[in-house]
Amino acid sequence: MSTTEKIQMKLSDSKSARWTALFIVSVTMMFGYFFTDVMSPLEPLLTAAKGAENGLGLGWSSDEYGFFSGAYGYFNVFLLLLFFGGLILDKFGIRFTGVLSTVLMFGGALVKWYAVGHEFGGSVVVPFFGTYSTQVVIAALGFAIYGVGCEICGITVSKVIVKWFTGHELALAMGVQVATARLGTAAALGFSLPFAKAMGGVSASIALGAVLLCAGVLVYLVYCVMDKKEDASAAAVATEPEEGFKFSDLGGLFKTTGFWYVAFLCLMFYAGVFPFLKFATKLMIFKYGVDANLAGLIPAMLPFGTIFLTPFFGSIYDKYGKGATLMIIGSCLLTLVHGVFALPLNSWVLAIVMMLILGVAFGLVPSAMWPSVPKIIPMKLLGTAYALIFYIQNIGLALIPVWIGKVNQANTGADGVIDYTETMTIFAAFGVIAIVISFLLLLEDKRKGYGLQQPNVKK
Ligand SMILES: NCCCC[C@H](NC(=O)[C@@H](N)CCCCN)C(=O)O
Repeated sequence: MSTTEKIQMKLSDSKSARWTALFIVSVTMMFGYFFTDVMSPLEPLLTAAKGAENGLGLGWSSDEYGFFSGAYGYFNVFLLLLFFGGLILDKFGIRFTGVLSTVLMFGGALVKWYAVGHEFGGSVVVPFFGTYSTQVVIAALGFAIYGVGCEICGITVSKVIVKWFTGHELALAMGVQVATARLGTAAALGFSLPFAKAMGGVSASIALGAVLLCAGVLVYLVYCVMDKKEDASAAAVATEPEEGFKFSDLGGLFKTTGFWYVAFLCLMFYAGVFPFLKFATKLMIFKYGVDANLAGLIPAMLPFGTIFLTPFFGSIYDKYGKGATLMIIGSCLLTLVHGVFALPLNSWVLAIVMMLILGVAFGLVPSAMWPSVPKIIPMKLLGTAYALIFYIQNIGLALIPVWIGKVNQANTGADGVIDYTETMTIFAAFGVIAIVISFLLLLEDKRKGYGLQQPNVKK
């Protein structure tokens, strides 16, 4: 390589630099994912009678647990904060938005930690939702603030990856980021319950998550240094100034049918995964008779599988294309798994097999869907596009746990045991709709030539 060529390289053209940048932002996101699911395996403790379970029970109802779990998306959806987050990202950039979002995550975590560790007494009427104990409502408030930070951080990290990896291994990079994040989810699902029990309280697991989020803020500040250098090197190379974001461009985004298909596929597919995980530990105990101390390990297999599969499917997409086909297969597997969970078959071996298949589905769709967005939407609108997709997805993340919590409550027998048939049929229905949408996306790709079936790596 000549000296001139070296001088004209962007920092992101260096393989080691772009993978270092990816590693840094992925760690921040991983800490976030740990915190998102830190409460999921604690459902049996949260919903045990106050003082039961060696004094660890908090006495929440299934309805309260559902309300709390959905809080992740309340501010994102009802206050439109995620949508504004996308505009902030496109207007003020990756460094400002990333720092803002990580600080919000940490702040929200502290509120939730405070709520769960204290007795408040009394209850609060939440319009349109119901009446919940003050502790649940404050914990939900913290989780809602955290959710705003985590989602804005998610779109920021997506934009970071597109910035560094366009023209390189984009889908693989996105797959690696998602896989790293899944490590956080798996750690939360696997260790949160034993950790809380060992430390003598639910709030111990939340405190651990909050400490990790604090580290996440610091790690992101390190990325900001790299981002500045990348911008400086890009400015030295660029011949024409990059086109900036204009509000008038939003019309074009709204009129893009492929974009809406991706957004609704995202809503339906993720509705069948993340809200399911919130209830899966208790499902394993009640439906499949798994010991309460081990029950969290079965849902934890789901993210573990995706740790390897998401980058694997991502690199297949990079090399061979077939993004829309990968999404169709993933949606079919999601439907199959929830359909089987709805059947009156109670073998824990079957539950493990289904969880592993769900892991394949959870590797397939994200590895193909997220890198497809930059093929449909230009870079200058990418922050807003990801934000809108996340926004629509968050409607599901916010409301489905509330719905499922109420369904579980209604299907709880006098002995406290839940019949999960209705719950799992609802999750299977999300899968069916996801299949239909992914076929529509394939047809739209044929019509518009987005290139979803084409490889990402330029030869
Ligand atoms: N490049 C986009 C990666 C998105 C990964 C995706 N995350 C989400 O969809 C988030 N909006 C929701 C995350 C909720 C749990 N923290 C994923 O597959 O995780």
